[in-house]
Amino acid sequence: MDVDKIIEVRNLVKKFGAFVANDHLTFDVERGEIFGFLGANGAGKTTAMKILCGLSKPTSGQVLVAGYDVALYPEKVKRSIGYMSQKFSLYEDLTVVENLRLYGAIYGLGRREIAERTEQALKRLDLYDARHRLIKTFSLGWKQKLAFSSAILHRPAIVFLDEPTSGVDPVTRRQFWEMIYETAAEGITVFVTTHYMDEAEYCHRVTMMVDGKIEDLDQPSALKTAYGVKTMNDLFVKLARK
Ligand SMILES: Nc1ncnc2c1ncn2[C@@H]1O[C@H](COP(=O)(O)OP(=O)(O)OP(=O)(O)O)[C@@H](O)[C@H]1O
Repeated sequence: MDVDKIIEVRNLVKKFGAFVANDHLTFDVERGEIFGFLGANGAGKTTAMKILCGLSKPTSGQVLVAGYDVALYPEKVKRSIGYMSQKFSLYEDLTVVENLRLYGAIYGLGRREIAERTEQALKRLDLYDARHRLIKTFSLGWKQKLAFSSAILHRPAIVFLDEPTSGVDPVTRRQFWEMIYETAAEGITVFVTTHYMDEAEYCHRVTMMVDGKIEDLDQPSALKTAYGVKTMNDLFVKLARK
């Protein structure tokens, strides 16, 4: 394995019966990179992300995540990553501090580490005074920031974010992206899907998936130049809707 590559995907194919959801995907992600996984609804992003997280097996091809083959060592993969999606995040009937502690325990941290990192996360989010409030009393934006903090509490090699800012207001989205940058600066690789094309501009590199295939992969500025468009939104329309 190349030490600079934290994810290596070679000819990944995932079929559901005769339907090909991922059609020979090949790409790498560098350590510490913010990698955007873009594409229209149904392009195959979640399918691929589940395979990368060790939650689903590829039909064929090879996928190495943090040095482990996902088909052979899914448990080792799961211990190397954090995962957050809009659909599953926090326990509504637990408090902020209870949620953070629970995540720490699930991820196998010791008692002292859980206490230290919970405190750090609360201070970083400026939520210390609200630490005993139930999750269900918070806005979606706060929940998502807290879910992200929970997903990186164990300092994984990679964090997978599946549409983390969906339905969140622009100010909170900006704060969320500040958290993403801080996380990447700490050496944690960020693999993110989004339907917001302004967010695609913040990624170091993006892939554009169309009908199960990678249509293109590069830095946002390079893609815009190559396709002669001004914004990632224009690029999306050009590639995903052709
Ligand atoms: N378990 C399954 N069985 C059959 N088909 C599936 C299954 N999971 C996904 N698919 C199909 O695979 C295709 C890709 O779905 P996927 O959820 O990966 O897309 P996506 O790019 O994540 O879309 P979205 O942006 O809407 O989340 C879709 O046509 C979907 O219906």
